[in-house]
Amino acid sequence: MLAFANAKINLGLYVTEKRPDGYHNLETVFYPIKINDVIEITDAEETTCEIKGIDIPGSAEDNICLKAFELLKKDFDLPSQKITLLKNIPVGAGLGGGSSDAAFLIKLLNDKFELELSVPQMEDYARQLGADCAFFISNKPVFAEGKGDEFSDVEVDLSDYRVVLVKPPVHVSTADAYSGIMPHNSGVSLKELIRLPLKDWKSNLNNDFESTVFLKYPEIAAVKDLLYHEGAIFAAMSGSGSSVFAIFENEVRLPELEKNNKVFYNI
Ligand SMILES: C[C@@](CO)(OP(=O)(O)O)[C@H](O)COP(=O)(O)OP(=O)(O)OC[C@H]1O[C@@H](n2ccc(N)nc2=O)[C@H](O)[C@@H]1O
Ligand SMILES: Nc1ncnc2c1ncn2[C@@H]1O[C@H](COP(=O)(O)OP(=O)(O)O)[C@@H](O)[C@H]1O
Repeated sequence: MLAFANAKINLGLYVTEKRPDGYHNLETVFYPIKINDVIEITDAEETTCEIKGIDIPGSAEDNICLKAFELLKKDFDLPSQKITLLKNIPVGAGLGGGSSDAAFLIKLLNDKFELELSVPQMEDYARQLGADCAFFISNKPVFAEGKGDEFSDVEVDLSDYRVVLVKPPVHVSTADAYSGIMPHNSGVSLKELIRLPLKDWKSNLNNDFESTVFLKYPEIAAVKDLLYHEGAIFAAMSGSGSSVFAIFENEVRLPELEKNNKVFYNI
């Protein structure tokens, strides 16, 4: 059985508070995009994870797919599975690829073994694997707060625009990005700001990780500048970086950026 685990971008990201558990409260809008990993599960003698495509740092035994399988196996009598992961989503890019793999594996196991888990039950399993993992269960645009796993509805639709994603050759660790940040509360919620017309996002929406990540990696800031120079209506880093997305009115080609970065068109 197969699943196509897609990536996400963050439309605005405010880190508002450090929590007693070491995590941070945030406000963001998660938006699914069309860059996919492919996950296949087949019955096998023992449970293994084979990875093809892009390299993932660390060994296959540490892969979040195996963690998701073991988590469900604690509660259900699951037979051993061979998990094959074709990795296309850039890693350490702020695209939530690992979290998506885990969430889609939970959904795949739920379907294959008729576990009859509800969406909230699957979200409960997912949030044990990563803060942004639960979003990928429903996988629709949402406003998220708390650790990034409390959701409410939001109306955002970019389907009439061309969205481009640029992945510089830099890997940013999420934990490092959070450790460099100074939480603050601006007073206006992103839930309000996201309702502004798209042309006003540039001067009103922010990703709080940009200031510290751009200081360390000026090449990521340069990508954002170039995207605005090319006519983007809005451009921002996704999550804790390193990828940068841009929203354009019309189709674009960006050969200058293709020289040093991976560029995905019409995501
Ligand atoms: C920054 C965001 C924004 O969407 O995305 P990415 O850039 O990773 O895609 C997320 O908050 C990333 O969530 P996720 O990648 O699931 O985080 P986890 O694996 O749970 O945690 C990794 C580390 O990040 C920090 N962390 C994560 C989430 C959060 N709300 N507060 C935190 O302080 C913690 O130090 C934690 O040890
Ligand atoms: N299936 C997986 N896909 C990607 N990364 C994984 C996976 N399993 C474990 N990891 C680990 O999680 C880290 C963060 O991965 P990822 O979710 O792609 O990044 P980001 O936090 O930028 O969204 C990787 O550096 C890797 O060590």
